Amino acid sequence: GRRQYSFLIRNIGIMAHIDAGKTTTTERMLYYSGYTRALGDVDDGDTVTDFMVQERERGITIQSAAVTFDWKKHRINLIDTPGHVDFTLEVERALRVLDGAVAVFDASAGVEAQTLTVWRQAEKHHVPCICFLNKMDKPGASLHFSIESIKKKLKANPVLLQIPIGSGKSFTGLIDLITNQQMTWRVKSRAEDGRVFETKSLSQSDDPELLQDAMEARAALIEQVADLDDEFAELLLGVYGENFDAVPPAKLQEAVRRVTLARKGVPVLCGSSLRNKGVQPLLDAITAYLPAPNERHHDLVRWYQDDLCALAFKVVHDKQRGPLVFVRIYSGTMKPQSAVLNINRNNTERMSRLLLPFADQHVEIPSLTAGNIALCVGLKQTVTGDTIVSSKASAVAAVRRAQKEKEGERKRGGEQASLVLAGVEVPEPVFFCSIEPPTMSRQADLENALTCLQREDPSLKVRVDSDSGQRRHMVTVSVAVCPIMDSSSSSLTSCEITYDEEVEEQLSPDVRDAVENGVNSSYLQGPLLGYPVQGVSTMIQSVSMEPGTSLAMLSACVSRCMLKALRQAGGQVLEPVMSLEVTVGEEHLSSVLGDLAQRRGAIRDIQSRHDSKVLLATAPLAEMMGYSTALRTLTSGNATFSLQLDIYEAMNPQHQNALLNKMAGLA
Ligand SMILES: Nc1nc2c(ncn2[C@@H]2O[C@H](COP(=O)(O)OP(=O)(O)OP(=O)(O)O)[C@@H](O)[C@H]2O)c(=O)[nH]1
Repeated sequence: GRRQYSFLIRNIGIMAHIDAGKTTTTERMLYYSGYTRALGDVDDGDTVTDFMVQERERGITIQSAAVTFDWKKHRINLIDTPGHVDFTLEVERALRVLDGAVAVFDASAGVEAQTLTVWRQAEKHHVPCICFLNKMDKPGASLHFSIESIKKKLKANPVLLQIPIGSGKSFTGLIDLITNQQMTWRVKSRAEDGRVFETKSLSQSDDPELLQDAMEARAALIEQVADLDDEFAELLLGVYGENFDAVPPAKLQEAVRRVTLARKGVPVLCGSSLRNKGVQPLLDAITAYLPAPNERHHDLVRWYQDDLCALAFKVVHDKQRGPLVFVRIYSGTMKPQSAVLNINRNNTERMSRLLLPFADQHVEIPSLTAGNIALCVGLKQTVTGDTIVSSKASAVAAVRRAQKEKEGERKRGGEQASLVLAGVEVPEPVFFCSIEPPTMSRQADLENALTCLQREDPSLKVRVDSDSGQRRHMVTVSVAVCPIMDSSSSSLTSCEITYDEEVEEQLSPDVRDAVENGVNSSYLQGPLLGYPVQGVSTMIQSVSMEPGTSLAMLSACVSRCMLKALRQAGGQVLEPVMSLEVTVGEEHLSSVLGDLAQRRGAIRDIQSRHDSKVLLATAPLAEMMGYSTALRTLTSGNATFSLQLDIYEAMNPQHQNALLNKMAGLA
């Protein structure tokens, strides 16, 4: 392959509301870039998705975690951004990896609630965006309405770069306000693929009304950009003496780029992906306005310098090749047939092959540099969210550079952690269930499947309920369990192990480890309902074992003994209480509050942000089932929320009894 310079790479994501045309737009991009040969309709099922099914049958899994294609000397890596509110963790993960985003809207619907959530997340990560108003061919499409809704709902500053020619069915093309060119797609038959379109200077246009509209829109654009960018303002006043016609397209484009990267404004483009209009200019805009990897500032790049540092952002499973790990390289170079260090797991792994995820085939490559997205074969331990570097020595060197840099500001703290690409936080599990294979012969398959799933999604935690065998071993232990009374919050969420002084001295370190393993595994399964235990202190009073008893057996016995002790001690069911943040317009606030009261919610604070209210509350998880649907109904889709574990609290006796009866099948 040819060498890819970082400044020619664009790592982007497409965010869109369901049905806005994300699939169709992606399809057209791949087609015009030359990576797919057939142009299909989503509705006919004749698309790349279809092609993926074929690939899967051949045993190659292409999931759309990322797809690579080239456009006018640039390499574009399209990273899948799930649009649905319920996958916000996935969205966060994707947003860390991309450098810019395209928001696709249905021009007849404007900004819809779902896009709002993703947009706010993009804002949080300072990801520069452009907007594509799709479906301009629809009778209800409205440029004006869409622009207003970008202002109102996204609180963004739309910078209109094109105006549509014609509307509804007679939408035929666009005027590029930067270059003053008119692009027309002449579509005679439905088979016309839009690859060829006519470009001519607007001055040759024979439509005076269009000419007038374009002149006004361009003047508005120039004024707007001058307001947002000082460098351009000076140029306009000084060099061009406010003669708008004299401003060269290149200068205007550079200014729009600066405005976009600084997130002071959002370029807006129009088109109709389904009717094959406007997608090539959208690709041009992606390369022109969205940042290259080296224009985004990641601390790690500085600390690792030319050493490898990469983030595994998705793991998929391939029947033949095993786990395939999608990585984004932040610094250094990645090579196949090489050993890498996974910082999170602290182990060294060997990568066998390195691939580029092109749409039609995965292309093997000899090395890949910073800014790129790659697919690694052979990494067996790496999990979504892990950081990969070349060696322990390079990690240590990076820590040293980071420390040096931070010395002035803060003395110590968290250096090791800071070298792990932060941000893909894995939430604590709050749902539990048990699964077992239909027959013992399927045990291995089940275990394998669970291992694969965990690697793809680290928020899934699996533990084995070990029912140790029936061999004859002799272990005698006595333990005492009691609640931790000190109610400082950290002790409430954890358990402790203590030893009788004499016993501690007698026991060798590996015996102590084995005993503690046994106690800890019993903590994972409480006496009332089998859920993890909190706030328990265990004192080991005596341990004796017959010669020949293995340490694993010792652990198993301690664990059983603990189970008995915990049963005798009784206990209380704790329920997860979530902290909740709801962003909602003032007009819906009271109905949201009313609903929360019915869910045993406790309001902590109500804040104002722009013209909406941000409600901070806590509520038991049990009451939050189906909340996203309920909230959507209450507010006609005009609210967003996030939920995360706050604390575990004891249930009141009445609720606990009801729960225990229910779990026992009595209610
Ligand atoms: N009129 C019109 N319809 C379009 C256009 N682009 C897409 N559509 C239609 O809108 C529907 C949704 O398009 P998709 O591309 O599947 O949209 P999506 O955003 O990927 O949808 P999800 O996969 O459900 O999230 C399909 O029926 C498309 O044919 C367009 O430019 N004009």
